[in-house]
Amino acid sequence: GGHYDQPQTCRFSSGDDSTCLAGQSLLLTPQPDILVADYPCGINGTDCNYVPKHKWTHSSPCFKSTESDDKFCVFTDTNFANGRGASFVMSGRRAAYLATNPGFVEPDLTKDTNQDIETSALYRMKEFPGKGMGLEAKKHIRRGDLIMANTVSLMIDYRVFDEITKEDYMQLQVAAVDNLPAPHRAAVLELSTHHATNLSHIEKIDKLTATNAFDIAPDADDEDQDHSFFVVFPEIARMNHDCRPNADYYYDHATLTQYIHALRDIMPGEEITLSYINPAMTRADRMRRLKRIWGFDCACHLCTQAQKSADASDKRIEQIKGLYWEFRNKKQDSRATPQMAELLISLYEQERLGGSMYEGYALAALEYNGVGDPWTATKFARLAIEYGLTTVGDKDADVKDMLQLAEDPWSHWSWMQRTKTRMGWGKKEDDDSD
Ligand SMILES: C[S@@+](CC[C@H](N)C(=O)[O-])C[C@H]1O[C@@H](n2cnc3c(N)ncnc32)[C@H](O)[C@@H]1O
Repeated sequence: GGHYDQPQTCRFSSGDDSTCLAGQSLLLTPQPDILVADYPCGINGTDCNYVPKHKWTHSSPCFKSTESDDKFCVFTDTNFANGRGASFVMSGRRAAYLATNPGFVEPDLTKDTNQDIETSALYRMKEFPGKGMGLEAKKHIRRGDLIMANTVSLMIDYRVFDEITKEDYMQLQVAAVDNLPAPHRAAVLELSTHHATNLSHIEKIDKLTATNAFDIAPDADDEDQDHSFFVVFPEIARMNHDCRPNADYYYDHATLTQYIHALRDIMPGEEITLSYINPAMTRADRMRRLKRIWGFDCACHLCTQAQKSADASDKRIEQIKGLYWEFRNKKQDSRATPQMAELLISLYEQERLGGSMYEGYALAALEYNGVGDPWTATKFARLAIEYGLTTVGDKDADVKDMLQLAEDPWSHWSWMQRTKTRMGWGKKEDDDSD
């Protein structure tokens, strides 16, 4: 989730395509080949005197939002990521803003991404009974190893689904796919439509985006965007779901890249899996959600284990949920202690929630530091960093916070914070809660 509480001088209210400087309007008349979208100044604090333009190789007709003056169109750049290409369905100023990201401007940043599945030394694609295609490890992959990195193929602003008609956005989705360079377009069109057959081209593209897209939350620093993005990465989309997956993903906004790392050692012959949902839910909740959104009955090991084991797992999940808020509570009445954080870590381990370990370690680091135990705090901060690098990435605010704690616990914001708050020492602002 993002924080949008920074002071702003020239805020774009959502749905306002005007800029903080008068006279810079968007050129959104569709043109057969090249479309140049102005990049309005002020968006996320950018320099109002610098207005780069981006040349898109394809555009589309635009559809006006029912809720604002924004127009939504397709912007394709076939040169993006060294010729792989990408299509964006969003307003012109959002597309132009994204085109200033390092991933666009510095092609070197994405030169090692987008490995072909066919030539990968790490995995192969094969059929898994009851699940369609999936990826199987070819060799021993160690915990923390990078498995795959994909730049966005198709990126749709969620506003599009709310603010233009279904008929119109389906048309934009089709143009977005059709505009991609041929090999990339073929990879998208081969994706799973989850058992649906005899679909028209338009229906097929709608079904395959629904089956394969990830929800990507906006960048926490992005003041202009409060909707998520709906994004397809065709190679990553081949990984099937497991409630206790062996791999995890995070998205890097700067390079428009989704990274997949191993959560634990993966043996040759094992399927490489991701969790499509928050895995820290009870069995019934997980199964209901997977059925509702993806339409399959989860038959993973955790969902099919004996009732006694399933009940024990659900009880641990309930306890995890109960403990979690004690740590988030920075007020005097929080019952959080370092021992409670140790329990949370143990519950994550018992549940094999590899993707949550970094969070458990980070909370333990803060609780130990909060009561003045710098060495145990540093131990957990180092663990949080190691696990965080593979599950949330080095740019994550919590990972950066843990680096600071590990370097100097005494000058970290959390030093003696719990004790002070509990005892009513120090300034009143200690009462700040999230
Ligand atoms: C993102 S795709 C995964 C790759 C897909 N199996 C393929 O053939 O390309 C999601 C679809 O895969 C299938 N799937 C993924 N995980 C599954 C699981 N654990 N059990 C059954 N089907 C699954 C479902 O059809 C789901 O809609």
